[in-house]
Amino acid sequence: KLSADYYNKTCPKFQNIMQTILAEKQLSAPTTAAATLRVFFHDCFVNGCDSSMLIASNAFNKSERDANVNLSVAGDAFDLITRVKTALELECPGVVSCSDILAVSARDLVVMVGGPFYEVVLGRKDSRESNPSIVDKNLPKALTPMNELLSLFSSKGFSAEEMVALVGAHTIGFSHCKEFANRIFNFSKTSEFDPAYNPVFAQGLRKLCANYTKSPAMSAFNDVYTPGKFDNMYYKNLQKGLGLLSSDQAMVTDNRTKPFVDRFAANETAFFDMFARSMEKLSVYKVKENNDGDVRRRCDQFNTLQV
Ligand code: HEM
Ligand SMILES: [Ca+2]
Ligand SMILES: [Ca+2]
Repeated sequence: KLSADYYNKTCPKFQNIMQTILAEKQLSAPTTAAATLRVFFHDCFVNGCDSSMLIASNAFNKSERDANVNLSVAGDAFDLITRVKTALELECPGVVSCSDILAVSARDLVVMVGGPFYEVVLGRKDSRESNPSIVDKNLPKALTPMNELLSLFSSKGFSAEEMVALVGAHTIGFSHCKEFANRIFNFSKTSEFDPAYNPVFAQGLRKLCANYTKSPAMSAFNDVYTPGKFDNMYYKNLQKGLGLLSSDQAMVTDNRTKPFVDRFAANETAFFDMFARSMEKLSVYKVKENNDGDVRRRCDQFNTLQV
């Protein structure tokens, strides 16, 4: 059974060690919080929060990390997990699962950049598989229509309100130009850019991304005003045509999601409450317990090589 005090006896310094390494990493690489939050989401939505997303491909098998949507995930998240895991293996070998490390990292980093605290119960086990072919159908993309976004989240037990709260994670981090290029270049016969954008913002993005095919690393902040702070600015931006992705802007155009955008924009406490509750729920989505999985010795490899 999962519980808050799962490691109290077997690894009493668990929380302290994690805190120290998380703070060090986030201070030296401020993109870590966003990268880790995204990895956590991409892990949980594909077969539950079981670190299937942390496995590296090898000569025999391709893993989830190398599925198309995951190629853009920032390396800082994996580096962070490796550092934490290494420290914990020295302190209490073979005890703390990668899935618990990832869940606690995502929570602590959200708090570190200004977001709400929520309880993360412990005792998740790590998967014995990581299958790139099931990634696509389980994760949303910038161009996924609202009907499909709603049914994807609902198929995993998340309401429209919970979806709108979770996507508030886009209050931090960035997106590569290719994710919104369709909205700023040759959008339609009558307009160069998507008229849903604030025109000054759209022109700025056109300049920023002018060379994106040659420089595919070019990116824009998801939240143009407070990209490093976890706050409700993301929703205020949506109301002003400053939502970066199509899927972001759709949250405020679609009548099924707009009321929640408006509420979270007006009331940060309401956003924080719903985000915390939804993250707590996401953190236990389809988790493996007991013999359903392992405690991996390395987070990027299965304990037994699969050939
Ligand atoms: C409506 C569903 C969603 C869609 C369509 C979506 C799509 C995307 C896309 C296309 C990017 C840019 C990736 C890149 O260019 O590197 C992104 C970034 C990000 N997403 Fe989402 N996302 C969704 C929901 C979520 C949720 C539920 C979370 C977390 C709870 C999340 C967390 C993030 C974070 C933190 C980033 C920034 C990553 C970084 O800076 O390294 N997203 N998302
Ligand atoms: Ca998973
Ligand atoms: Ca923000």
